[in-house]
Amino acid sequence: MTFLDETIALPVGVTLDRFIKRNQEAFPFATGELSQLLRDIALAAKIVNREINKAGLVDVTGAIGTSNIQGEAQQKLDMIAHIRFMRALRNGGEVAGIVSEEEENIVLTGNDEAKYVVAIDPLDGSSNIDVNVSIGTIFSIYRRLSAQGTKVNANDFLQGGEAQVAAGYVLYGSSTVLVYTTGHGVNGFTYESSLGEFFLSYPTIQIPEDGNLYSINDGNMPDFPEAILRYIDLCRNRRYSARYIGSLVGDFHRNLLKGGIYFYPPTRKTPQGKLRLLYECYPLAFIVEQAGGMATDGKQRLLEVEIKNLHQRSPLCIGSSTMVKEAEQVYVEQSSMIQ
Ligand SMILES: O=P(O)(O)OC[C@H]1O[C@](O)(COP(=O)(O)O)[C@@H](O)[C@@H]1O
Ligand SMILES: [Mg+2]
Ligand SMILES: [Mg+2]
Repeated sequence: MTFLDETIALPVGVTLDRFIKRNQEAFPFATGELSQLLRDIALAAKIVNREINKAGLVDVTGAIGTSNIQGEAQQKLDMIAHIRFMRALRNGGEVAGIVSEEEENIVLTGNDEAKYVVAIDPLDGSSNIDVNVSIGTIFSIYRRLSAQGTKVNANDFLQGGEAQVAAGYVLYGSSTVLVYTTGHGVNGFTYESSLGEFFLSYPTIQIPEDGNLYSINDGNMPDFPEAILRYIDLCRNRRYSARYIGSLVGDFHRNLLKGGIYFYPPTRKTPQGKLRLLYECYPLAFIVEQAGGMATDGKQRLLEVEIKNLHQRSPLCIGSSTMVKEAEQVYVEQSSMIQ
């Protein structure tokens, strides 16, 4: 029986802990650090989930008056999530350094002997925090390049999308779900808060090859490249359904389960695209490819887009392979018409 057959055979309801342990046993050279790191992320997600469930009450609502490196107003929950993940990853001992959307520079954890570094969007979909719409956390894990025992540096994070050893997200929605890959398929776990456990609920996720859902912020239409406008027309003519909640994790998760395509193209306000390569685009591209889908920046495979700085932005087109291929085709045709 292959590892995949065994995974499929696993009864739904296996705890995340047991799944991680089983995963580790499947790889004789695994030494347990990555497993512990995934557990630390799950622990922080449980704590953040508790805070999010209080959204609407005074102490977790609204902005704190500061802005992050991207010039975005930092919401209280952005910072609560940031602090909770920093603390869990520091105390867990498996992470030497962290890049977070909410910090300009690398956060050194003091675990200089640790093997891994993490890039994280602690709270994704910040504009939806105070209006009770699904929000999320996105993370990406790399094995460091610098020698253990030394301080990590930017090169440890600028290895490129294909160097990720694991990536995932947490969706805080009608239920709280943790979805991740370590390069051996994608699995999803639902949080059972009364037991304090994540249970396997989506084993070996495969995104449908095609779909009829498209996700894009219509309001930016006047800025979009001609090719995008043509592809959206095509979706409309086919009577596809537009679905856009304005939380990348929420829009991505829906399309991952149902089939669909999500775009965040360049706009006048964000000519490089709005989303961040290191802790938004790369991790979701790794997941979608592991689930049989595709991701591009409109020109090339997203995981091959070169990264030069920690908070670099990129256009993103991600989802079902048939739809992404078609969007790319429209793009190529459009570019050849311009030449
Ligand atoms: O409001 P817009 O321009 O459509 O942008 C929405 C996008 O921006 C984001 O909120 C950016 O992420 P953050 O909330 O982590 O900054 C995505 O979740 C979402 O898809
Ligand atoms: Mg985000
Ligand atoms: Mg964010």
